[in-house]
Amino acid sequence: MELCLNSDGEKKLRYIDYFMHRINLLRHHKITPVVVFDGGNVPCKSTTEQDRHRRRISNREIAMAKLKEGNVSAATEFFQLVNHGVSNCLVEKIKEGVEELYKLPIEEKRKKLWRNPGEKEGFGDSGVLSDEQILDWNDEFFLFTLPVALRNPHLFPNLPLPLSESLKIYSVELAKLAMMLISQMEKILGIKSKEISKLFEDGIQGMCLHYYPPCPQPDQVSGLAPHSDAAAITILYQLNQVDGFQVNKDGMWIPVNPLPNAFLVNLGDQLEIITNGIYLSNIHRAVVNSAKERMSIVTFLNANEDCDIGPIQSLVTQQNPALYKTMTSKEYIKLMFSLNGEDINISEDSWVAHGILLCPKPNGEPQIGGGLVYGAPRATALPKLLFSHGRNRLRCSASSSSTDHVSFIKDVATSKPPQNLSQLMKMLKIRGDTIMSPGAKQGLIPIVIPLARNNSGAITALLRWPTAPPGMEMPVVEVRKHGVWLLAKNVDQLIHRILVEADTENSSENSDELFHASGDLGEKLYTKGDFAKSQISNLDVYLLKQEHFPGFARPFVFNAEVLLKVGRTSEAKDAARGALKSPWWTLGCKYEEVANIAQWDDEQIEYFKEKVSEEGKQEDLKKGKAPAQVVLDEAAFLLDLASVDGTWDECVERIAECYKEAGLNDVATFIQYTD
Ligand SMILES: O=C(O)CCC(=O)C(=O)O
Ligand SMILES: [Fe+2]
Repeated sequence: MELCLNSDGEKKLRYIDYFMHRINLLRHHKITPVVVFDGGNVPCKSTTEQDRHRRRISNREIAMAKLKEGNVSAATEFFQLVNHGVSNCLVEKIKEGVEELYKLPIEEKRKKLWRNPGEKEGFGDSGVLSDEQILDWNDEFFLFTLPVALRNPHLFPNLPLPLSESLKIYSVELAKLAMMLISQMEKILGIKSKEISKLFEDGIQGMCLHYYPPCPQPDQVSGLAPHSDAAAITILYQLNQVDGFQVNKDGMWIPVNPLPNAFLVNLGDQLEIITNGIYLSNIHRAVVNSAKERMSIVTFLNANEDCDIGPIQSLVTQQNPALYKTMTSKEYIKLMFSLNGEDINISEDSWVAHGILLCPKPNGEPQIGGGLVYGAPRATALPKLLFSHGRNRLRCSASSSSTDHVSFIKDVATSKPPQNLSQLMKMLKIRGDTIMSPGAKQGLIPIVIPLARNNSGAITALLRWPTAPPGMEMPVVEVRKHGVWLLAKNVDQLIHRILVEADTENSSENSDELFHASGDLGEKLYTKGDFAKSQISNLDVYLLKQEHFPGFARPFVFNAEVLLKVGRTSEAKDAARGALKSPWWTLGCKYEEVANIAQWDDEQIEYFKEKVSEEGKQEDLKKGKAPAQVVLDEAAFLLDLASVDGTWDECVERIAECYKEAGLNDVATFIQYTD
């Protein structure tokens, strides 16, 4: 019926004609029809139905194939859902209601609908934390909608009437839809029906109404900072069909523009835990634009209050042990709400009291995975606390701020974050680089922490030297296929370099911005015009007054190349052999190029391969080498060997094991980690 009322033109007549045809047919046969408007699907021709059926089966097969490939999340992290069964009319009413809500005079909003400090529901914004914070350009209204008992008696009745009524229906419809999605997932996963869905009977549902006003400088703000939702399933409706939602895929932001009447479905952290990582929660964000306001309504479906949240039994096997801890739903909620984990005492287990929040809120409220509670800017990753011991599944978002990197460096790379990292990140952004997720290490040498990617694809990263002596600063490198290229000994040195470069490239429009972004530190490091005054003509020579980082082979290779050019072959050979004593991934070029100068064929490679073989290691042990040293050497040899072809991913597991065997569990976890 709603289709008839809502659709215009041809469509409307077609449905009414169809309906009347049936009635007339019955009447013709002297049957008086009783018309029941049951909201069911409109029957269609059998060929259409067969066609749909075929499509469904084929989609299912594709999904199953993806599942087998272990690629479920790639296929299903988010999707747009049409034919969802929620009536257009209802969605339209919600849209009008939300518009009305946001148009209420501010006094009225404040009086009746404001979020008090410490509360989660009502109108609020994300607040300003620091000068450096990229602001969320977003007003939001959060409320609990189901179970009915959770509805706030002081808030719900204060909503404009049509909206509160529509929300009641909408919340039930969306709960049904979410349950339907979960049942489908159960089928795809091949597990018993209800094994997951029973957790969501009487599930906690919250909704967040977002309003993103147009912003004169959209690139200076974020609509909603990158995050994953803490809920299990989030159903998003982009109310006024304005683009802005983006999902992070392999470090890139992909816009998911609204389709008419389509719901966008995000998978959240709870589902990731419950499916033991088969489905991964996705990282997404909202961006704004200068021309149009944007509105969205987000419905978060969470498990009910009385269940346990952890990997379900049938998805835990000997081959696939539990990746996440199990906790009660209440504990999960508490964890999500707790500021930084320090005040939680969820179990006797050795909880780590950090790593939950990546950016605390000013009023002391949490920002973790929004779905569960409210729509404020969410932190980004599943808290470390949720992972089983020793597993390496912490995920991190590709946030555009440096906060993620700081947390990642502390928690995953177990290192000291460089003091001026945020300035450097800002400067990289000003240069036009795209900030990357710190965990986007796939395909890269596994000991780097990516920071940003430039237009030509080059990645700037921090190097987490596995056996770094305490207090050693992390060098900044450019990541290449065969290894890394040293950019600077530390973050400050790179900031210095960028400033000098900006100063010399007079044309650089960003020069002032870069100096500004470097702040006080920049002033300390470099004064505009110094390079010109120094009368050193070559920038590299000027910069390289500072010595190289020890352990990098590049200067020796450079030396060897120069010697070769001037015909001093034998000295070149020695210099190249010297270079090959350093890690091969620091050569700055392909191994073969240096091996050629060193007049070595494959003998070095063979020698290293022998070293990492069982016999080779036994021999070393017999010679009295300490067992820990044997495995550390093995890890180093494996990195060298992988650098020859750039096949990093193949050796990651074994290298991590070596570090574990040497007692460096933290290094192992970091090595294995990828988003
Ligand atoms: O408004 C949007 O498009 C995104 C909202 C969102 O991700 C959230 O509330 O968790
Ligand atoms: Fe979200």
